[in-house]
Amino acid sequence: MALTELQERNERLFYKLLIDNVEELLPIVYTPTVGEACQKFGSIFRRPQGLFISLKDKGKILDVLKNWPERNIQVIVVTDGERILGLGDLGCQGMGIPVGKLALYSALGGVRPSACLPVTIDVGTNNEKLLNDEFYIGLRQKRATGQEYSELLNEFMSAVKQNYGEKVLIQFEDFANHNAFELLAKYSDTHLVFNDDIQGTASVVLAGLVSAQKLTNSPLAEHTFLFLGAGEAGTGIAELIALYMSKQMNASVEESRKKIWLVDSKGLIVNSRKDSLQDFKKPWAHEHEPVKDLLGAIKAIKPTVLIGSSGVGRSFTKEVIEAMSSINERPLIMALSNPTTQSECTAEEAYTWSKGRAIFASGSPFDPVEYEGKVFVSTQANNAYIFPGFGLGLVISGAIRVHDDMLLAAAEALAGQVSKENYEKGMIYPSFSSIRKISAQIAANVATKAYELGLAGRLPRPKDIVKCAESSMYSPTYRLYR
Ligand SMILES: O=C([O-])CC(=O)C(=O)O
Ligand SMILES: [Mg+2]
Repeated sequence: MALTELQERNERLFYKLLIDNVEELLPIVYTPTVGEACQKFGSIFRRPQGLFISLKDKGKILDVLKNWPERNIQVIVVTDGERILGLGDLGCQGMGIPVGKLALYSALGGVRPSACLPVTIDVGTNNEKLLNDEFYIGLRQKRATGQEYSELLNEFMSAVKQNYGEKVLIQFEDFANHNAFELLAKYSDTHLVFNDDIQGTASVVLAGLVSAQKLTNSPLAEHTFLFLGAGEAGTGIAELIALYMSKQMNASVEESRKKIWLVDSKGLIVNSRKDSLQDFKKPWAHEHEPVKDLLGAIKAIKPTVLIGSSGVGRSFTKEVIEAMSSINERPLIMALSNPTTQSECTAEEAYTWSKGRAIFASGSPFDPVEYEGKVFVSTQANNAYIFPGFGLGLVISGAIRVHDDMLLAAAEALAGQVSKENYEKGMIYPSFSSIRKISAQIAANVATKAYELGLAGRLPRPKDIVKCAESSMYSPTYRLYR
């Protein structure tokens, strides 16, 4: 709340503080505290920091957009609040997420604050507690679905393009699975759209896996992957790993998928379940007898990498970590769900139960852990490493579409920033303290890819793209007038 007040009062000072103390303040502006802020948003609400667009604005969305005081918008982060982190449906109290993500766009990625627009689409909420909460600030009705929902979203998407042109980036954030996949598929041919939960998370996890090869001493293609959770993050990551492996091995994506297994709430995803699976899960149904839980799946599949993308806190039990450790010398374990309460396990659990052998990363931050006299520093496998630099790369190249190869390019840039000192501490990501340098590298890789693919609208191509990225980054300094 104090930081929000500062952001309103003296934006430049807010960003200066955030940039200079990024490791300390990230857990407040971002996960886990932003999750708590969303839960209590109605009670702590002072001013709308973004634009609320509700069902009542139908037919007038363009006018609503024109009410926003800034004209030159480059990045929009939009949510409908249905799946805020791993906390579920928080209705329009999800606004904390677009606000927080865009603060990172400016602080970590250097996109000008005035060019960032947080949007929350209010179509109601199915959260009974909020509907009965006198401080709830949104529409008091059940969520609109089907045609009513898609018409509102369609009007929004058209109005954005009409008002800001083709080069505005629209980042979808924390939509529920069905809408997230549908919106991305529907608008990726006509708009510059990016789903952070599917694509940003995929890119950051791939970067960690590429970088972890230095610790596991085995190439990615030799690994077997098991996911707990087959939603946006799980299937998004799985698909990008398969794409990466197929390029590395000169194999088909279908062939690469066979090394990747997913467990959802009904157990291992196998062929015999195919008819009842949602479309986005179908590519992951492989031939295997049914297995009903995670522990059974670990014993059957013998994965080298275990990834938690379930939103279910503490689902990596002692038995799960021990099973991974009995199969692998260095089990690679990622507990991605946010905020900390939803993390599949804590860093302490991962290191203690694996007797110090796990390579661990998590979506939300954990303090270093001491185990048998040794200090283990885990890192955050969070899309915050990727989306600010990714967005900057799109902005500086004037890209008009997002392409999967840009996600690979971003992952490679991030993996390339992990230092020897990081590895020595057991880290598979660089530390956030150098994030602006990292973002510039990611931006440069993404922009280069945009030019290569003919998707860049800003011509001619700059000679030195890293320099171009660095020099276009917003810095919170005061102007000298004399
Ligand atoms: O916000 C974060 O920390 C990462 C993310 O996108 C999510 O958990 O939905
Ligand atoms: Mg998210």
